[in-house]
Amino acid sequence: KVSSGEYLQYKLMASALVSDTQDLFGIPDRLRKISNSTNVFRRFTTIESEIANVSNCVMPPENWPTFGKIELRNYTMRYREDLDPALNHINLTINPGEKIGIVGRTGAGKSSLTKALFRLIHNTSGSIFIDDVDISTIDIRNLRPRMGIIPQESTMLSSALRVDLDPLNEFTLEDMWAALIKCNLASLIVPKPKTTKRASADDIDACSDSDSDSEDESTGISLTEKEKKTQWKSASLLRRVLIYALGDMPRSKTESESSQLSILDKHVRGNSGALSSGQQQLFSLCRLLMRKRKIIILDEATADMDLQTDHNIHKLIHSEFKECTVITIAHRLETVMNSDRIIVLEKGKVVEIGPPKELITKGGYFADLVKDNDFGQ
Ligand SMILES: Nc1ncnc2c1ncn2[C@@H]1O[C@H](COP(=O)(O)OP(=O)(O)OP(=O)(O)O)[C@@H](O)[C@H]1O
Repeated sequence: KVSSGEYLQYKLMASALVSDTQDLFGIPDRLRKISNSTNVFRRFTTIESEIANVSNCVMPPENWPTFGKIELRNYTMRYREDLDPALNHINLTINPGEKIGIVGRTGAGKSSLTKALFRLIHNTSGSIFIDDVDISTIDIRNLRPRMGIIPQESTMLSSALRVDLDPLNEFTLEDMWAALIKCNLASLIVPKPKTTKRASADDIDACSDSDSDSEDESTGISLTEKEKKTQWKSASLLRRVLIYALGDMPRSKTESESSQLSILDKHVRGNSGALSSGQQQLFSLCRLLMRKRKIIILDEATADMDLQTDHNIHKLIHSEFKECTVITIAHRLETVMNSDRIIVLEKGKVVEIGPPKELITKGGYFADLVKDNDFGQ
């Protein structure tokens, strides 16, 4: 016969035993995780520093690159001694301000070319000159920030949008908002108005395509009060964003700035709670618009966007970076058809180069790619 007190004691002991046993089963899993983390940590601490021989480096002029001319002189690189060259004796000159499309089938060497420009890989022989400076003579800390890139996989920091856009605190609020609006990202970051609907987020984005100060009916704005309508009409694009976000016009400059800041201080998430890769690439474009480098590289930058967004982004890039050298690596045919010249790579070699229409008419590698509509698929 067991008393209720004894029964309770047994029950507690039994559940403690079960829970301890369960913990015991979890130990191998936890050990595995610790071991993985230790390996990653060890790998990071033993990575060889890229910054070597800084004392022998040449300091490029402050505004370098000024023109954006790129020359590859007999450039060869391989990932490992026992592998074929990924870029093989490449001789190539890209002129200042040229819009270049790089195409080729999978494994042709397109991304390796980007890596070579940023010195993420080392040459086996030959050199790359940017505005007549041999890039192998420059400290990478002076080389990499001088060019702009939207890589295949964009990265968003897990922090406030402001930090993500401007980690070094170099830009004004106006710079950030102007870039966000140009990239049609306002609707993603501006919170929904708490009060009466005054304008849709799309209206704000639509403003970026036109002269904001003269626009009214075309944006479809439906203000409730006459006075507010007048305010809206005379407001700058930036203030319209705030009217939308706050449901009211900020009264003072300080109030306006703190409202703009508070929106940018939030962590941005898409509708599903996370940003799509296409949206992340739009944020990369924002960073690029703020920084304005003379050489821009788009490595499959619009691959995750629909065709219409891809088209709009390239229109924006062509107008915003008119004076810059823009190199676009793309699998998608339409993306590079407006380039000044196309460079076709095949097994690490330049096999064809010229304006897209000429290459199609001539027949050859590019024409074949167009015919296959393959572009590495
Ligand atoms: N990290 C690496 N280690 C070894 N070989 C590599 C590495 N990265 C690329 N390669 C090889 O170098 C060659 C060129 O690759 P690269 O990525 O430049 O081609 P790609 O034209 O960009 O291809 P894709 O269209 O698939 O992106 C390929 O043969 C590839 O297998």
